Amino acid sequence: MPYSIPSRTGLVLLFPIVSVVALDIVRRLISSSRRDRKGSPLPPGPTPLPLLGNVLSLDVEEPWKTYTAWKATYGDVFYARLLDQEVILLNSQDDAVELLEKRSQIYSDRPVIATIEPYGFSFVFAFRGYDDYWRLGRRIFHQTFRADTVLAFRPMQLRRARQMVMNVIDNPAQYASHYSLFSTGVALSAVYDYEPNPQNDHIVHIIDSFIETTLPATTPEKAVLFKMFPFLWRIPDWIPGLSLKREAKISCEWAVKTVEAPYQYAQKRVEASEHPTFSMVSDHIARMQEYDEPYRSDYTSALKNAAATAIIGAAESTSATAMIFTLAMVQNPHVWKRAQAEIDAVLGMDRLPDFEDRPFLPYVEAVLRETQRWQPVLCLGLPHAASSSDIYKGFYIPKGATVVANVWAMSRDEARYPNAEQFIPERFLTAEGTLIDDNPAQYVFGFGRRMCPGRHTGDASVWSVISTMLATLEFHLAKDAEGRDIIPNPKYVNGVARHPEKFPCRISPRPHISKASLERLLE
Ligand code: HEM
Repeated sequence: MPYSIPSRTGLVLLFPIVSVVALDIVRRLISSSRRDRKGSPLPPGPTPLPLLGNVLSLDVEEPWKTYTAWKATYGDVFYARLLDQEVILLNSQDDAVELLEKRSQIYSDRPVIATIEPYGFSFVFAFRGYDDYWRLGRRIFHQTFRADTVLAFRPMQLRRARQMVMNVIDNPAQYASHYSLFSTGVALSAVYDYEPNPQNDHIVHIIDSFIETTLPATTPEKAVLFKMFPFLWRIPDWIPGLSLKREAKISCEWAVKTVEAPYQYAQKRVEASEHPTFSMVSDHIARMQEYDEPYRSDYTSALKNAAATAIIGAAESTSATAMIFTLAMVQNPHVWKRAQAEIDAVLGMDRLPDFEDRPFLPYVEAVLRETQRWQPVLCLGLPHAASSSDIYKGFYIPKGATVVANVWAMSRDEARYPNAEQFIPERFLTAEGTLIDDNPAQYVFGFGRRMCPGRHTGDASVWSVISTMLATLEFHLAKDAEGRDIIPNPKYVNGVARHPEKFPCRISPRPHISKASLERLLE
């Protein structure tokens, strides 16, 4: 998750109050050091500064890189302190499975993020503690998005992927917008049976506005600031740099619209049709008919929130992966050429990939795995929290510690992935070209009871996009005014999902593909 430092104005204003709060931190640290550790030491870790802990040593933009560098010194399981927050880093898949899955009764909580509630984010069950509210949201979610149910979405996902390719052929310069429309469109169809307009869609506008207003406000450093200095909420709005109440109010207004507007649309659509198209909302409106009030009202409220959570969870996840895939293809043309040879050999050139073809396209599968490994979209997953103290490998894990699976470190394990910085799909294949057991899906979707519940539909979206693009498009370097190649080296953006900024490239249809031939293939 992104970390950045608070503004200079904010720091100056905070200075007089820091000393008071510092005493509180000291008190908490002393009490934490006195806790019963059952004779076990904390895991090793970098030496913390008084009060600040290790916060100044972190790369604020890409903390996963600092944590991965620290792994070389402190090992797979280490301890860091960020101000008063104790953090346990799990840098190997085995340790993440041991704690987050095998001891999931202890490690399924989330740390308290002080900005979530004031900014209207509390409807998102992904940030809730391990409580009944989370359980109900997760159950509603699971009933629609479990492995067998999401098969119903596949035709829609393929149709949208093919439409996306047509949009790319029509207007390649806007490729990033076409990816976003695909990502949001699939989520809105699956959750609300809603078909967004390609431009100026009012529901998309509401969701984007909520994410844009809230995301910068819910960065971890702001959350830590508010957790430690709750009286910041009482500082008047007119003080420059601290217009928090106003910011939070606007965010809450967008949150209400995000929950209500698409739900009202879906509800009306269900009421107007005898056989509504399957979606998360239509499915649960049918299910709730068997319940009486007041349970039905509770169910409706939980459904609205779980539906909006699905939209936030799905936002950007596929479009970010498509951006990463495009960058990898532009930088490695031999990869898309080999994938196209496989697709042509298995399917011929007069049809597009379908899910039945998936087992017969191992190289395409290896490209998908390498895309997920090479640049994970959530480098630190989402943080878990320990709801009671524990002993692991002889080390003491304090109650309340934030427990983070460092996906970046797992993807950079040189013993498992030699030349890990390189994009090499072949690492997932045997010499005979069959897939090996190693699949990054085992760690990029998280662990245990909090593992991504949208992973089956997310995986199908990503496969639809990658296989359809490989079957129909070529990916070339852009040229500058003198005709020289432009080698892309984009910065990465940490939004809901991490992805490269839009970069110059030339995406064009393969010689046998045109908009007209695609339209024929879609008939
Ligand atoms: C395709 C790319 C995706 C990736 C890489 C991804 C990854 C993740 C990860 C790492 C977590 C945290 C897991 C943990 O705490 O251990 C998560 C949670 C979650 N994801 Fe995804 N996700 C993807 C797509 C989706 C989609 C399409 C949806 C919705 C349909 C979704 C909905 C959620 C929700 C609701 C949670 C919170 C679960 C909870 O707290 O119980 N995700 N995801």
